[in-house]
Amino acid sequence: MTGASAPIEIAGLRKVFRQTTTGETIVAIDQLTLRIAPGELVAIVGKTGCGKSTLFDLLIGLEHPTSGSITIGAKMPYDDFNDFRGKIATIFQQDRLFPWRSAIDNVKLPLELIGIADDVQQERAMFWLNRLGLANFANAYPRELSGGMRQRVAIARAFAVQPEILLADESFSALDEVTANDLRQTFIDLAREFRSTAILITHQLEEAMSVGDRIVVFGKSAALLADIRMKDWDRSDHATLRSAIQNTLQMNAPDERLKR
Ligand SMILES: Nc1ncnc2c1ncn2[C@@H]1O[C@H](COP(=O)(O)OP(=O)(O)OP(=O)(O)O)[C@@H](O)[C@H]1O
Repeated sequence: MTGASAPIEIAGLRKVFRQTTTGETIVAIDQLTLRIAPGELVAIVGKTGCGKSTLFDLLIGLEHPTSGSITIGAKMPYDDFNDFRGKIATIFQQDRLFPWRSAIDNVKLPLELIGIADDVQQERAMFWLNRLGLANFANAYPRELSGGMRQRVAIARAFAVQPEILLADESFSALDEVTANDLRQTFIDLAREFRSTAILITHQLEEAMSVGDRIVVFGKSAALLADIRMKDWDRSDHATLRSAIQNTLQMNAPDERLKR
């Protein structure tokens, strides 16, 4: 696997929804401009309804922007959907495994869809189940696995397509704390090892701070309230950082202490 080669360029992105029942207009994302470098690990934090999931839907090409653009290597995920097959993988809060398929068959599914040869599918799926500590559970069905194990299968499935970009939407929040910490670390280690660009949506500040390179704080309509490089903050400053982000989220305005 070569890792991500192109940055994600988000320019003046705007997404407006019209509610079918009330006719009300909702600005989910308003003029977002953001660049994410190849191989960067970014956590997005923001209050509920600030547009995080809408951004993911645009990134995976499920939605079109109202205006503005997302460009990855000169292509746009919503216009060039087929070019992004196997290049962007998502891990959701729920594992979304197919109950009638065994663990290995769940991992193979996206490989089938992108036309990978059968023997390569088998080899790659086993490699990833092994990396996630599930080699002995390849033939188990989701109902036979714990929540943490099922989420491991989902992570194996995401990495197996060798994506350039990994999107994790609250992927660890349905798990107990010990399992969540363990899986989060596994995810981060693998994303670094395979040089994927990774974006994690999280409501939990501790999770955002443990992820790595960068924390992006969204206000209402994905307003960019703060863009924090973790390397600018010593461990001894983390309590201040935590409190400044909390304040930013609460006030829906950047905290002075974040300006560096
Ligand atoms: N398909 C849709 N139709 C109408 N409104 C929508 C649609 N999708 C999202 N919205 C609205 O856009 C806004 C942003 O929603 P979004 O799901 O992106 O927020 P979020 O930050 O992911 O929230 P949460 O943290 O609760 O998942 C919300 O007000 C939501 O109700």
